[in-house]
Amino acid sequence: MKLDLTRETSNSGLNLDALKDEKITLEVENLNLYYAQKQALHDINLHIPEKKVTAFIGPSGCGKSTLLRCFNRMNDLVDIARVEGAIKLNGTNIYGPDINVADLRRNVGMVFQKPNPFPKSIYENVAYGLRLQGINKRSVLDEVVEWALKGAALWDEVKDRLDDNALGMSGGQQQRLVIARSIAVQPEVLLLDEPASALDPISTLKIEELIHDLKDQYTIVIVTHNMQQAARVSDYTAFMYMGDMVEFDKTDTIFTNPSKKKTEDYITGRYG
Ligand SMILES: Nc1ncnc2c1ncn2[C@@H]1O[C@H](COP(=O)(O)OP(=O)(O)OP(=O)(O)O)[C@@H](O)[C@H]1O
Repeated sequence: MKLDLTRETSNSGLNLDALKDEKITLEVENLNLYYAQKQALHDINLHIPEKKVTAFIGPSGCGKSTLLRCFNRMNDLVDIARVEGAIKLNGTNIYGPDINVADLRRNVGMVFQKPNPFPKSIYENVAYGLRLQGINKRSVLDEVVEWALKGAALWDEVKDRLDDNALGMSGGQQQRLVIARSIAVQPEVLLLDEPASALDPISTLKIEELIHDLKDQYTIVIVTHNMQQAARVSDYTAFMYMGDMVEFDKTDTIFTNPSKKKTEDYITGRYG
């Protein structure tokens, strides 16, 4: 059995047919990313549909997290990272000159592998983004905190201890708290970078159920190492390999009838 190790063409990720019934929220156009001299993303073209879950899968180091971080310009924080090309959010290039990156990051929230609550109360973690916007009225904060915690499927577990320090929560609760903190400022897009990989199986299941519920309101992009998880939670899947976008399609198609040999090799476990 010979593995296909050739490079992809630049528009492998564009599968307009698969997306013909969807509204598109994010459009990646000819995106290249370099860490110093090393190119980590090669001419990526990809559309992300609105209010659906899109999963990025592929072997370690193929560029999944790097691409995810481009959607809210987290790579700006890496001195040696340089981006070429465009990413349009509702038609506006987020790498354009007039973009306010703080506003972008409020609108495109991000949750990381390791839960990162602030060393503050549960309430203040969720209220944090609102306070940053100058919203301090208690009745407004109370309402949003309750709404966001309910949205993150955490309210019933914490409603009687909102003043407790968030660091005393379990890992799974902390991750749902971080999701509540993200949705409290009402983003359009949620980026999830392996959100369950540090969690036990029950907490993982809760996060997966939560992702399913959240997609009614948010466009979700998730990076996962776990192919079963991608198959369970996502509507669309993008397979990456060595910085290339190899194939994008409906998740069912990627896992049952991929069109590229490289994708098939990966999902059948021939490399990874
Ligand atoms: N801050 C950085 N500085 C330099 N190189 C980096 C940096 N972050 C990532 N890279 C490199 O870019 C490539 C893609 O990494 P990335 O973390 O995006 O891959 P990944 O598919 O998310 O991997 P994993 O599944 O292991 O998290 C790798 O070769 C990695 O070493």
